[in-house]
Amino acid sequence: MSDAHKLLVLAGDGIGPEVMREVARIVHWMSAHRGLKLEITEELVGAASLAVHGVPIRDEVIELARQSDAVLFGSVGDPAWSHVSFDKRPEVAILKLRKELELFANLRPAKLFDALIDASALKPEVVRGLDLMIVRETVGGIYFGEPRGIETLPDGSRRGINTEVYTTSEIERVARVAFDLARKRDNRVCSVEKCNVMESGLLWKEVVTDVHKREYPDVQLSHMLADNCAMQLVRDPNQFDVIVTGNLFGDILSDLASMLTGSLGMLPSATLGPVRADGKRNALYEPIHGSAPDIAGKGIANPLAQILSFAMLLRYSLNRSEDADLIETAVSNVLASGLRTADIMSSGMARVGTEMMGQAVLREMEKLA
Ligand SMILES: NC(=O)c1ccc[n+]([C@@H]2O[C@H](COP(=O)([O-])OP(=O)(O)OC[C@H]3O[C@@H](n4cnc5c(N)ncnc54)[C@H](O)[C@@H]3O)[C@@H](O)[C@H]2O)c1
Ligand SMILES: CC(C)[C@H](C(=O)O)[C@@H](O)C(=O)O
Ligand SMILES: [Mg+2]
Repeated sequence: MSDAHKLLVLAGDGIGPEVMREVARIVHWMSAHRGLKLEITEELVGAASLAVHGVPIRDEVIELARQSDAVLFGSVGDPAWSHVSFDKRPEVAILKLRKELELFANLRPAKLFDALIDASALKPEVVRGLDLMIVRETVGGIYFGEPRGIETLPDGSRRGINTEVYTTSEIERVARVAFDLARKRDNRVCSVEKCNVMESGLLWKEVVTDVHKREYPDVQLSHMLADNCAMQLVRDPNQFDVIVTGNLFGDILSDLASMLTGSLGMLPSATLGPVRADGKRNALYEPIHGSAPDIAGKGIANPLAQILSFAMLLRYSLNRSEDADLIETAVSNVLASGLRTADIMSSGMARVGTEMMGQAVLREMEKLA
């Protein structure tokens, strides 16, 4: 039997394949020089799959994902498909993967590399040392609640409906992930909802409070309304350690948090499922950004979020912390050397494209190893 880890690579659309190419370079080198044994399968998802197979993701690909040790995902989305019904859109690929594999806890670390302090949207004195973790619930909430749809009313006008639904167990399990993470960090969790206007938010707050009281009294817990949280992230982001929140708020707050680290192109993520009978978890790793149609094909996308997502994969799914550290240190050193893609460019730095940034990270890994 092969002792190789099964990795499913789904590059997707737009800049997805461009930034994934830079990870492939690193994988190739690690296989040759670090004893990394991977059995890699590549498949089409998103608009790329729609064009060939007529669906955003095939059932066989979901099955492959289920049987893999980890999934490395790029991004999906293409304006060419924006006119079609929701079930036919490229984005269904990622939503279906999360739902079918029960990938409920999306870890989005917003960590500022020292060298990028001038690229942050915030002043250096406000953002220095930033290291926060957003834990976003990803299989419930308004993304999946019923009823949903667009109805035509008797007078011919229409109404669009989405429903925010959270159950006790859905909230409990994601809260536990956040509290467990906090224990390994600065031991603080801030739970974010809108309990002032939403019953699902009220239940969220009550359940997180109960889990805390019963199982994690040693962790410091606070609560915050989502609108205030957006403001506080800009005013004083270092007040946060772990933020736990629902699907929609987590999506929005993490894009906001990415700009504190310099760019959307810097934020990786890991999405974890429940612990399986064999002690492992289904897991998918992806940058938080999308297919970026405005820059796709230009060779200027920042590959670091995708590369750092692979580092998370090594750490969480393959138990290879040293290799993850190697990638993260290499990224840090490359940024310290002054290389910048356009999205993190600041004066006096050297502008490079996707490929040169990827190559620079690999060269640095070779030096460090
Ligand atoms: N998980 C995913 O696959 C995912 C995530 C977000 C958006 N999307 C999809 O992507 C498509 C485009 O959405 P959008 O434009 O709102 O969001 P986006 O994240 O694709 O891009 C937002 C902005 O950030 C820039 N950007 C994003 N990633 C970058 C990178 N690595 N380097 C440099 N700049 C980068 C883009 O050029 C754009 O100006 C939509 O179809 C959307 O649904 C997919
Ligand atoms: C593409 C879309 C469905 C997705 C989401 O909203 O979850 C994206 O914005 C993300 O952040 O992963
Ligand atoms: Mg998003």
